[in-house]
Amino acid sequence: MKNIKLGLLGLGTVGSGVLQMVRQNADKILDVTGCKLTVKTALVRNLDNYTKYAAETSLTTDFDEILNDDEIKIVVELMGGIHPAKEYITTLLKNHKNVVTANKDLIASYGPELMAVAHENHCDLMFEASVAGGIPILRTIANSFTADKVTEVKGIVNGTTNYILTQMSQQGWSYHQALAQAQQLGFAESDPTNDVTGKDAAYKMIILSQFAFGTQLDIKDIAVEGIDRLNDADVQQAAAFGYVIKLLGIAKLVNNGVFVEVGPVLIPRDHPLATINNEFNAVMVTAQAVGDTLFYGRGAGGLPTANSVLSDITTVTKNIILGTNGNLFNNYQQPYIPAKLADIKYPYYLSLTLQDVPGQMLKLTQMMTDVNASFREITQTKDGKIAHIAIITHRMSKEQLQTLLTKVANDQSINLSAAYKVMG
Ligand SMILES: NC(=O)C1=CN([C@@H]2O[C@H](COP(=O)(O)OP(=O)(O)OC[C@H]3O[C@@H](n4cnc5c(N)ncnc54)[C@H](OP(=O)(O)O)[C@@H]3O)[C@@H](O)[C@H]2O)C=CC1
Ligand SMILES: N[C@@H](CC=O)C(=O)O
Ligand code: NA
Repeated sequence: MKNIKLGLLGLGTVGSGVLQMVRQNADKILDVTGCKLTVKTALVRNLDNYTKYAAETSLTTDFDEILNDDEIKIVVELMGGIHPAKEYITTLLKNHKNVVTANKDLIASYGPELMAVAHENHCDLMFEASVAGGIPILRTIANSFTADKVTEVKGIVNGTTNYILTQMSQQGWSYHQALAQAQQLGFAESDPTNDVTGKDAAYKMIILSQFAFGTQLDIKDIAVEGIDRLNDADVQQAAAFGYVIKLLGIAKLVNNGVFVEVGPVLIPRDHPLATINNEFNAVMVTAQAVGDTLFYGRGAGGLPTANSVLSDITTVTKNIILGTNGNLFNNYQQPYIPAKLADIKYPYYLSLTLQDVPGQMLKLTQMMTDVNASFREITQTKDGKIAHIAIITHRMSKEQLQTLLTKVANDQSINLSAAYKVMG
């Protein structure tokens, strides 16, 4: 039996989950890997908050204690954020320590650079937990779709926002009440801005695109909208049309160009993605040979995420035994060619307010006609002198949509409050 010692950077929601799983499942891990795993040292900032763990692991505020400990072979980064996580991971890899992380901000922004450092130093760098928490999606795409051509990956990849949307629509909670509870339950990032603005989901879609299409996108390449400006009235109106609004990430090959976007999307009530609630995530991978596949599970929370971290730790452990560390987690690489706006086509939900004077609908119809777009459904409600119009269009390209939205923006008497893609 071999003993492998781990170092943890961070002992919060996920870090404490990892500590618990390593301890509780030690026998099974030993059976499967032939190794006894122990968390030797954990790095935190404020020791006073972690005294309850001091009996089972040594606590430190000094990174060098982990870096310079020759017994520690695998370091798990669960602090979050870019700095100092990037510097720590780079230094660890250069000192021949294998690294596991759940840090999507870092991997989405610097993944290829860090993977190159890992490879040069014959170390593993794995990050299954960075996307969709407990769903084993990255290793699945890398291993089980190796030969198939993935054409689309879409899904609900942020637990916090899905939890908020569920509580607001099913329990009648306010946005702020639901967000506070998501923070309390450990689903949200320490600063939840990236969750609610869609940036966290965008980072995950960048990583999914790396695995699905081999491309490296920058966050600036992606249109990102969150749920922080979502109106209750649009949620109700979507429901009246037969749809549920979810924060959806879409990464799609369109005429061999790559299109990635994050935003609220209207999903038909009977579509599997419409039934994903609370902190659960679901990722639908579509590939040429296999067609649609759907992966479902908890996208946030300490223990579910810890399971993904442990799947990396045990994989690294097996590589240590075999002496095979240093292979890339994902070795599919392709140049990024953006899809053409004229090729990206969806139906859209448009929510508008019009001054209720004669000729307004005619004007709107003319704007639609000018861009060669047409109505699939339309409703009007009145609020004094203001008319609220909700439209579902037939499929139109992003190019048509942008021209239409510019026309609307240039007209003082028509205001657009939402433009969301419609699935199906
Ligand atoms: N929570 C979740 O459901 C999921 C989280 N993730 C990712 O996992 C990572 C960890 O998240 P989570 O556990 O929720 O975060 P927490 O905020 O709960 O925990 C962060 C931990 O890291 C420590 N830490 C932070 N910065 C430093 C630093 N500079 N030096 C030393 N220690 C530091 C904190 O110590 P102290 O308290 O002393 O400051 C704390 O122990 C993040 O990258 C997150 O995005 C991924 C999937 C799901
Ligand atoms: N804050 C994230 C945590 C998992 O990645 C989320 O809510 O999905
Ligand atoms: Na995962």
